[in-house]
Amino acid sequence: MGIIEDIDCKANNEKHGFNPAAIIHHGLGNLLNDLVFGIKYGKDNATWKYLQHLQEEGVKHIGVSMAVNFLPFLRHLPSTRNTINFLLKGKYQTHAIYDAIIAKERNNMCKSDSLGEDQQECILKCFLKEASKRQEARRPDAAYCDDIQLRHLMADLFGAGVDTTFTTIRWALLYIALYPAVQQRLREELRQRLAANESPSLDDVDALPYLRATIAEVQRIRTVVPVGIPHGTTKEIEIAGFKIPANTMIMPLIWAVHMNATFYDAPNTFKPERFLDPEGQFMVPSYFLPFQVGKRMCLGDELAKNILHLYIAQIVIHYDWFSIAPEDACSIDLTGNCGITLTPPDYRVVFSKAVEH
Ligand code: HEM
Repeated sequence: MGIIEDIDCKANNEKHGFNPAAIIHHGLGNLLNDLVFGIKYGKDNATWKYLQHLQEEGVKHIGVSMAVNFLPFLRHLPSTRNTINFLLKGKYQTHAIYDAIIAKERNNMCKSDSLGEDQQECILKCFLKEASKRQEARRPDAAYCDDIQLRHLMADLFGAGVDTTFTTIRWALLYIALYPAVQQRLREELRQRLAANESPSLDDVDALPYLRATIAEVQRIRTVVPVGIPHGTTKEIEIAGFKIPANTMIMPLIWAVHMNATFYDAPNTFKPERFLDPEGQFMVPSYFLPFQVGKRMCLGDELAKNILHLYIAQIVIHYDWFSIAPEDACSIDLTGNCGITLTPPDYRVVFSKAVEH
């Protein structure tokens, strides 16, 4: 069942609103599961429930690494030690689950020619195929394709791919629900292009500048990786007259750029129009950096944008209206909680359809 069917089903039973986070997490998680491992889990699958739980807890606690990076002695404090042990235990358990998935895939490869060229392949299959090609040719770079690399690659792609997109979609629904004029304009743009029960495709996105502008504005005003991912200098460099020695840790404060009034007027105001040019076309300024910049910038940026556009478009076009449940709306705090990602508070949404589409 897709996310719209799941939301519809819950909306019929809970007319006063519900938190759509679990439905979105399951949908997005399975999209990445399919891409990375070639697996789709059922909602009640115990392994899947456990992996989701680990991810939810992991992102809350991983912020500890920020403090320990700067003050390494903190790792000896009992509370920090406990958090690090929790994270390490989660890593070993995740790797044990991955090892079982890898073994099953290897077994399939031995039994059949399951890697035929015409088949749609997940990253796990591509990796195993490449590893065996390199081993057979006795290439020295076969060493880069061992199971240690594979486990970390899968964990990186799944971890970096799900949490960021999941958090951005939750912020987007919250802002769109709280700004009725934005929601109405989005729906009008979508319904001019598509029928109410039609699912948007990637071919539609170029023709939906206000959708793209709204998502960009959500990514700016609530940057989900606000302090970026730390980098290091390999040699001395100079930036704007400041000398930075070799081996210095650099924290790229994306938040500081996105909330800078020199670049964005009234930065605390939610204003999708700032990403539209005078002709109403979507435009991206060079100081918009949700995926960071340079050769180590997010490698999933295109996938992420596609997911965000399609998920949000699908929800907006399908409902005639959605708003935050009144009991939550009066107390909602948009500050967010900062772990490695900046997450929104929990909130319930009332989804409404004037007529059955
Ligand atoms: C809204 C969604 C996303 C945001 C805001 C985001 C943001 C970022 C940021 C800020 C970085 C750090 C880049 C750097 O160190 O210079 C990063 C790295 C990365 N992201 Fe994303 N990301 C998103 C979605 C995804 C998705 C969908 C995937 C893949 C499935 C992904 C995979 C990665 C990987 C593998 C890296 C490490 C790249 C490297 O170190 O070379 N991300 N992302």
